[in-house]
Amino acid sequence: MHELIVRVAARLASSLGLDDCSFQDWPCQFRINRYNYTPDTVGESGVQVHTDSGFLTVLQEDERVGGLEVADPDTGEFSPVDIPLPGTFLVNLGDVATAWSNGALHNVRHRVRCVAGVPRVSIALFLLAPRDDVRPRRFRDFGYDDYRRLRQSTGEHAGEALARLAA
Ligand SMILES: O=C(O)CCC(=O)C(=O)O
Ligand SMILES: [Fe+2]
Repeated sequence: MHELIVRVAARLASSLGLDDCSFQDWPCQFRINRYNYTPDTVGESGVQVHTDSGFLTVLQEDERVGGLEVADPDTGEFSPVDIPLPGTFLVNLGDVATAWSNGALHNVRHRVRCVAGVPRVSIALFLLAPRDDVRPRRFRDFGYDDYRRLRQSTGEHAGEALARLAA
């Protein structure tokens, strides 16, 4: 599972043109969710609306009973997620993915509702985030005029001036 989640994260980074990102050392958390549903709890909430806080979640959903719902980012409307095909996982992005990608990747609001009076189990592996810097900055903020002046004043016209703006 760990190998899977770091590979999916690396593919996501590649999709943004970032081929040298490794998520191998990022902390993970493993959790088994058990919902003790009964006929009396049908229609009730199992997990309230939330986004996952980390980068990425790989979920093994219960193959017998549904209940997971995801929100449309535009309308806020929730749609049920189909019961999974055997042997498949569900992947969703959390808040850290949004921050890490500067908004290019989107976190997903979701919730769980009791749709049948039978116990439900899901298994989640969360790829969280480094303790200190989620995405260490390589450069300070700068404006183009200042950067042009820096290139002129240093005579560095082949990209060397960028190093002077290292964070
Ligand atoms: O049980 C599920 O299907 C989802 C659980 C969930 O959203 C979570 O553990 O963050
Ligand atoms: Fe979640």
